[in-house]
Amino acid sequence: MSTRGQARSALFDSDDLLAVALEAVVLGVLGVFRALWAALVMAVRFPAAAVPLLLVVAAGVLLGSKGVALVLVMLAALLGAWRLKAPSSFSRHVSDRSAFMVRNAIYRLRWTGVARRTDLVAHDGRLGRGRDPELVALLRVRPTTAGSDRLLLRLPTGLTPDDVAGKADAIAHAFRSEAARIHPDRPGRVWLELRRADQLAAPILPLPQSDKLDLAALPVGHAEDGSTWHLRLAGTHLLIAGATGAGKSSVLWSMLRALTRGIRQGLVEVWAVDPKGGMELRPGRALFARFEDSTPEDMCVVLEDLVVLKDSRAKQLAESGQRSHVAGAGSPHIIALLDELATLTAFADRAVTRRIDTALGLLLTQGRACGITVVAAVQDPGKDIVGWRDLFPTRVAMRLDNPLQVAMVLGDGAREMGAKADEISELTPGVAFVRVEGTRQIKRVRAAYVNDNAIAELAAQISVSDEQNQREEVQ
Ligand SMILES: Nc1ncnc2c1ncn2[C@@H]1O[C@H](COP(=O)(O)OP(=O)(O)OP(=O)(O)O)[C@@H](O)[C@H]1O
Repeated sequence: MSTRGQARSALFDSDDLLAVALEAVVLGVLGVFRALWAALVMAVRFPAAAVPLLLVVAAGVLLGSKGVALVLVMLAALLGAWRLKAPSSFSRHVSDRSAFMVRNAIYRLRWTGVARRTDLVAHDGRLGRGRDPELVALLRVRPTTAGSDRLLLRLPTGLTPDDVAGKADAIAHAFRSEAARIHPDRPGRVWLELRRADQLAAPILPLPQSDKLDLAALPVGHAEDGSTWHLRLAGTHLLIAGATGAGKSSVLWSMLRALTRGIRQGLVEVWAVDPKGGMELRPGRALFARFEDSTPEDMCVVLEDLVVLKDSRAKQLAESGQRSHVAGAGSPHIIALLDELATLTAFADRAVTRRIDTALGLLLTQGRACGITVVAAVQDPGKDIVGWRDLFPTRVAMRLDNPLQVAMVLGDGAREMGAKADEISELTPGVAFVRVEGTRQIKRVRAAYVNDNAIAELAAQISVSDEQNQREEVQ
């Protein structure tokens, strides 16, 4: 209870009747001022709602109950006509706003109780009167275009955003929302986002292809807030982790789709290794400068050839005094695409496994500056790839089997920030959690679904050059 609350109850507990009456008057006047202030704030924030209300009040004062009825009928007719004529603008300006006003009022009315019950309280270590615990305060409520509401909370001294994150689930249930996640604000405050509807529930169609290749931001899907999900491939390695059926291939194919124009222009080459016998990647064979899906030894050779290329690029860079490779025709950026990384070594003999380990280790530790990006998909981020996992700076967590795996992919604390990849539904393949670049913030995204026909179209966009065919024959 706050100090103010304690003072109030101290007065009511008092035996002095005069003091109680005085307190009641003061509280009454305060209540009236607060109500007026709230009405003023509402009128400023929602003028569209305040005007009709003012009209009704004015009609009541000037014309009495008949005037009120007349204004109400006119308003109803106006709203009905608006709804029929322009349903989308009606829902944006009227239904959405009034629904938000109701939710806003509910958050504000219930917040103190919810904060108390979820123990969002900083306790004062000292004992005695006036040393009451202080609650996390609700400062502001904002609707988002993504079907969620954001609550700005003020943290009392002693609490951190992690304390709110720890209670996010309980708060989500209390407000009957689907999920809750926190987003950092300035020190002492935190945003709590309550999801009311899942904007990523429906599959996403393949995104339009752009002529401009930006390896720092390849469009591969949508984020929960309606923005485009961009993947970075330049200067990093990418790990995509997800249980079977999580939709890893949709991330890979969306990425390939975004790369296709660059491949055609000779700015990018994809060297693909498919340890699952070509089941996944073979339909896109035409997109790949190198493709291997046969024996572990043959796949190992692809990686070793890439190490040779890396070494020669590193030498060129050193000689020219450059720090990192710049992609261009004749020296493309290379994507080493490895579907199901763990399977790569699972059936190889020891000598080949060692060679794969060495080649992959060299590519992951030295490839970035040489314009080589390793993109790998794994089903289990814990097993078999432990030694390599931390060498992937960029990671995508799709549906995973348990919370431990979430921490392995996105790091400690990510799940508490809302990245509940172990709770992604099997009914929404392609949904994932990623970190917002350079921050602790987590984003929920969904990859676009590139179906077999769209993959065939991509492959058709690339005519396999004679040179590539020759290269294949030599191999
Ligand atoms: N982004 C998506 N949107 C809608 N449906 C998808 C999406 N991605 C995948 N699917 C559906 O889910 C199924 C399984 O997806 P996918 O094969 O990509 O999973 P995976 O993670 O690659 O699994 P595995 O590791 O077993 O190969 C696909 O056949 C497809 O029907």
